[in-house]
Amino acid sequence: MEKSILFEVQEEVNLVAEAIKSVLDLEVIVYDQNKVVVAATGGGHHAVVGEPVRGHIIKEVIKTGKHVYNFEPGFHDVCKSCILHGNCPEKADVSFPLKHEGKNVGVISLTAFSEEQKAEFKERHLVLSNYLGKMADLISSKINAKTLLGKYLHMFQMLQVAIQSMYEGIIAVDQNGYILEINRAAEKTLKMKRNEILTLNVSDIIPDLPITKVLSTAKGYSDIEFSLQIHKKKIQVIGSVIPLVHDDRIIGVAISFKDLKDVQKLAYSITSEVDDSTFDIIVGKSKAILQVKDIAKQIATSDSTIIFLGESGTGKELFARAVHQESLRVNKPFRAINCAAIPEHLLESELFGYSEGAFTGARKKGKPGKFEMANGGTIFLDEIGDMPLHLQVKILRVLEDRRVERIGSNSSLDIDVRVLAATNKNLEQMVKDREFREDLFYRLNVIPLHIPPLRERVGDVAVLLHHFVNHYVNITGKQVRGFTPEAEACLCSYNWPGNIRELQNTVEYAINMAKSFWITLENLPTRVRIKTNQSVLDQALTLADMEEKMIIESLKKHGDTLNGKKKAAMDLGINVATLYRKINKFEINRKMQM
Ligand SMILES: Nc1ncnc2c1ncn2[C@@H]1O[C@H](COP(=O)(O)OP(=O)(O)OP(=O)(O)O)[C@@H](O)[C@H]1O
Repeated sequence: MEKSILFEVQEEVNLVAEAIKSVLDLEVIVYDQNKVVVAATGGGHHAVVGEPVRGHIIKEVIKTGKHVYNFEPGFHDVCKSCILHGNCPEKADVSFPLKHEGKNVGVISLTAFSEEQKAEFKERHLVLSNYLGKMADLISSKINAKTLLGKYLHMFQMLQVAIQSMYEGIIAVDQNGYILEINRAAEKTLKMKRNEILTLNVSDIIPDLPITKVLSTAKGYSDIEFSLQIHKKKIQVIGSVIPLVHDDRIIGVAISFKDLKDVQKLAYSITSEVDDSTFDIIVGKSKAILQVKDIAKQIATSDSTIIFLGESGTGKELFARAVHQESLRVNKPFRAINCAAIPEHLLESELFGYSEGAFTGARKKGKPGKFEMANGGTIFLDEIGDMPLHLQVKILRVLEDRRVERIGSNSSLDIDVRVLAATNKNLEQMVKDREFREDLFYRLNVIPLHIPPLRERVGDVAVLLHHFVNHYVNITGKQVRGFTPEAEACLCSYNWPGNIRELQNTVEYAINMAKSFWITLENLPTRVRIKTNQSVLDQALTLADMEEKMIIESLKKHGDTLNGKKKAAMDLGINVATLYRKINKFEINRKMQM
């Protein structure tokens, strides 16, 4: 049986019934859609609350939604099937439907049980039924109000649960800045009890932001960095301040925020590619490389600083990433910065970040530096030998104090980072020449790890060649199976000054050039072929002579046009800008015209 909504407003229905009874000497009975009595003024004499009645008339009113006058109860058409037909105790009645949301949900009736009541009923029936109709409307509106209130309450509870369950901290403030509501996430970030927070004005905890201005202008802020100040402790957050406007009036402000550290973690997890640089991907079977791998694995789990030494392209960054992957910081950020690749005037802000408005042209909201972004994880300072002296002092301070200060900020942030560094320069010599600070050198040189050049890794060239052939075949989809014996012999006798990077680029080039299943000598870059074939001759040449010779050979092969230069640059494994620099340096244009 469908639950009757009338029982939910039974108290109000009773009051209405009693009010009618107090002015009319007639019984008032209210039924629900199941003909169960909801309220009755006769004290249970004629109808019992909670009990159903036979009620043929009631059934008719619910069915049709129309009121019924009945001056001859028991003789009405609809009473024919009633067992009290012709013998009804009621003398007269009028019944009105009770409506809710377009449905008939019950009936209210006025009933005469004596002849005197019937006489009065007959005499005043129009006034009475008009009155009863209004009372029916009143009950219907009570039902509506009750259900509306129920819906609002439900919605309010839902919103409360939603706000409380959100991961973002939420603070709602009234038009005077007093905190009206906060959610659990806000409590957690503020590390304060709810009751304590609810006594505060928002300016007590967010002194940096002009909330009063938001309240007067209705202009908020979105995704800005600000701090929450609790018991003199500052918590950096990123959030928004949203004016709450209702009926063109500002009624308060909602502030949402997230701990800056959590936002950084999230940004890291979204922006960083899945790094699979474990020791397993460092290819090589030579004793030289296996030994370094063993040592690196052994020291990976400690928090000590490691400096990777070795020529360019030997895999120093690959080692640094593998150390991070094998360390206890594996689930924390790994941030690399190439100190030689970033212009000197930008290096400082890249390393340490800057605060809002630190300098013109800077991002309005400020920016964290690599140290801050690597917090909890590892920072890799690549090409540390190229770090300008004035920044070496700053780096040393960060490493010693374990605190970082953004440019333009007067507060600093605690950081916990493991430092890995790399260089292809002779730092000891640089210290002697006063080009590198001695104190920073000792700070970094805790565990020096020398990565051998490829020419010292006996047997690794062939292994690496096949590794990279598979790699590029997978990427390009080209049907290449390997090298002809001549091509492989040429590659194995080459001395790889650019180490694995050069070898990798060479294989990529050769795969692109290959016209059959096998890479031939002709598919190899000129520099590899020349250097190998003329190795005896080359030994007498200086490195600069070699470079010049290779560039001229390559330009002759590809032509001295713009397109030819592009091809030559690719062939030589350098970019076009470097090629132009070298053409000028060696005065190649002049020499080629001679
Ligand atoms: N043993 C190896 N196995 C597979 N790939 C390698 C190996 N060593 C290096 N590589 C690849 O060679 C390229 C150069 O390596 P990496 O950048 O680590 O060298 P590096 O010594 O840091 O160079 P630089 O000093 O110029 O920064 C990368 O693409 C790297 O993946």
